[in-house]
Amino acid sequence: MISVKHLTRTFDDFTAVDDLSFEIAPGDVVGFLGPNGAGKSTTMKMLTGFLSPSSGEVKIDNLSMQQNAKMLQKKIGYLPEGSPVYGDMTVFQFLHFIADVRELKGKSKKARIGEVITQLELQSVLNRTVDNLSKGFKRRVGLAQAIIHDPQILILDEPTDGLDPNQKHHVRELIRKLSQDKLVIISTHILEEVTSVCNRVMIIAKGQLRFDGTPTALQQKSRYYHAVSLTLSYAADISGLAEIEGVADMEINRITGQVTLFPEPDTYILGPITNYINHRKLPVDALFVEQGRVDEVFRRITSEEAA
Ligand SMILES: Nc1ncnc2c1ncn2[C@@H]1O[C@H](COP(=O)(O)OP(=O)(O)OP(=O)(O)O)[C@@H](O)[C@H]1O
Repeated sequence: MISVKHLTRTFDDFTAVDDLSFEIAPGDVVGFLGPNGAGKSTTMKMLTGFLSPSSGEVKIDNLSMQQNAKMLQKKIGYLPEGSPVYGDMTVFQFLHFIADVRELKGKSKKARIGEVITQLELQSVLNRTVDNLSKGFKRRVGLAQAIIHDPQILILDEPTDGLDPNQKHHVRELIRKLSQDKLVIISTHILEEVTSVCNRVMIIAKGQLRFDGTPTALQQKSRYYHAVSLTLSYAADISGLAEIEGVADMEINRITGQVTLFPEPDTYILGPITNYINHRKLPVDALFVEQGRVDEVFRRITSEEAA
């Protein structure tokens, strides 16, 4: 269990992290979102004990990070932003080195190194120096070092940054698997990552917590939540769609021609719309209920001034 109270970090007179308070329990897979410079990495560095707060505190399992950093860091796997250090080592040497730092010995050391090599598909680059790897492989080596000691808590700063779509998919699958028995926090810019891997979303902007809830609750904040979008196979009079009971507004995308109908609050408009379309024999060739667009909510939440 991670408990954060009034966590604040300033650099000179600039406040990078501003009075954050939250708790994260085992089973939580948290997507930590925010625009560039929002304070995500600074928060993660404080959660992992690599940066001290200016004020406030981080506790893990009821122990203060500041007083117990060495002991608590054993429970944490941390993937910092950027590339692994010690870039002149080969991948194999680097994994051995990290296993030693994590005090793995003998058979279990050999087994864990073998497991992370398989999990992150590093077989083909074991004898290459870390500095000479592609960005995607560097990220995978970073992930391997984060999980090698099988920690209870995983804190991953943009784990899929620089990976191609197949690797992204693979790493998300891995995170999903790891999250079954770990507490996981990942920072990301990729909104689909949050809906595909996380069961909790925290959005920060200007160092402040702006949203904390489930991905579904985030989608529900979208004006597109439960809107109905449709396309027509040829032009027809659609002015009556906006008059259907329960429809609050209609929008037409000038580029795609897609028509979107927005419901009144707490109204489900699919039934009346399909009835209308059938009755008028409108040439509709696609129709679906929107689940909410998280990019729109993200933009709104992060551009609002703090309350
Ligand atoms: N050591 C430092 N000295 C001065 N300013 C810093 C330092 N570290 C971070 N900052 C500033 O604090 C703010 C938050 O930075 P941080 O790296 O935490 O943001 P982030 O949300 O991780 O951004 P990104 O998505 O771009 O990685 C930024 O304005 C950054 O310039």
